[in-house]
Amino acid sequence: MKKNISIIGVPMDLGQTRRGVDMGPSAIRYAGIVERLEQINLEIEDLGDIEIGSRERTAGESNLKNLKAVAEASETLSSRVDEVVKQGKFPLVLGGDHSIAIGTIAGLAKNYSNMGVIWYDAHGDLNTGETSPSGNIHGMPLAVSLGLGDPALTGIGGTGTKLKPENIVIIGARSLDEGEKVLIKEKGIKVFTMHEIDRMGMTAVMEETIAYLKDRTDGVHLSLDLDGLDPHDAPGVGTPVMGGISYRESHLAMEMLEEANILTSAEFVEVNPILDERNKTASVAVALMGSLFGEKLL
Ligand SMILES: NC(=[NH2+])NCCC[C@H](N)C(=O)O
Ligand SMILES: [Mn+2]
Ligand SMILES: [Mn+2]
Repeated sequence: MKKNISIIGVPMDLGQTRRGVDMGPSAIRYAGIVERLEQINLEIEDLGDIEIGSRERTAGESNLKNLKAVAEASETLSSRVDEVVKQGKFPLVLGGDHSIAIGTIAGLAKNYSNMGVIWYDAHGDLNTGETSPSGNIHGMPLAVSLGLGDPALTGIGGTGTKLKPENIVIIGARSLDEGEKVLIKEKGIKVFTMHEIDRMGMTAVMEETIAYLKDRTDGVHLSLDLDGLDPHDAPGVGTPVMGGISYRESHLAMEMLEEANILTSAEFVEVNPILDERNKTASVAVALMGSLFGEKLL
C-alpha cells in the first residue's frame, strides 16, 4: 500500500433524497481523520472538498434524479482522483452518497486497466434507470462502472467500461433488487452475502477475497458504504438494513486488507451526520480507516 495519502472530500447528496449526507466529509474530518492518520507515520494531505451543483428542481428527461449535477460532479472527481494517482499518491475519497463511486472509479480506470473493486455494502448498487425502484443514482454506481445505464454516467472519464465484472467482490449484501440479482448471476459477480459471512466467518471471507483479487488485478479499490455495517454500529446512514457486518468484523477486514497490502485507493461513503448519534458513524469510519492504514494497538 502506498503511504502517501491524499484526502478528497465529496459533499454530495444528490444521488439520493435524504438530506445531510453532504455533510459526511465534514463529520469525518471533525471525527479526526487527519490527526488519526498522522499518528501512523503516513504522509497525509487534505485536498479539501470538490464542488457539487445544486438539486434539480424539475425532473429531467430521464427518471434518474439530479442526473446532470451528479454527472458534472463525477467528472470533476474523476479528474481529481486521476491527478492524485498520477502523483503516486493513494486517493482516499470521503463521501457523500455512494453515487460518488462513479467518479472515483472512472478516475482510477485511467490508471488501472484491470482494476479490482471490493464493494463493502448492504446493497449491490447495480441498478440502471430500468431496474431502479427509486431513481436514486447512489443505487447505480457499480452498474455504471460496468458500462450499464445512462450514457451521461457511463461516459464519465471517457467512454468504455471501467470495470470487469469478474474483478468485483461484494461483501455484506443483504438487500438486492430483482434486476440486481439477475445482473449478478448473468455477469458472475462474486458476492459474499451476510449468509456467507455468518457461515464462513469474516476471516475466511477476507482470505478468499484477497486471494481472488491479488493475482488477477493491477490495483484494488475499496468502496466502503457505512451501511454495510449493522445499523447498531453505524446508525448515521440513509438506507440502513438490519443484520449487517459488525464493527469488530469490519476492523478485522480492514486489518487483513492492510496486511495483504493490495489496496491502491479507498472511499468511505454514506455518512449522514443528521441521522447519526453524536457523530458515531463518522467515528466508526475514522476508526476503520485507522486499521486500514496500519494502526496497531501494541
Ligand atoms: N448506496 C446506497 N446506499 N444504495 C442504496 C440503494 C437502495 C436501492 N437498491 C435503490 O436502488 O434505490
Ligand atoms: Mn448501501
Ligand atoms: Mn452503496
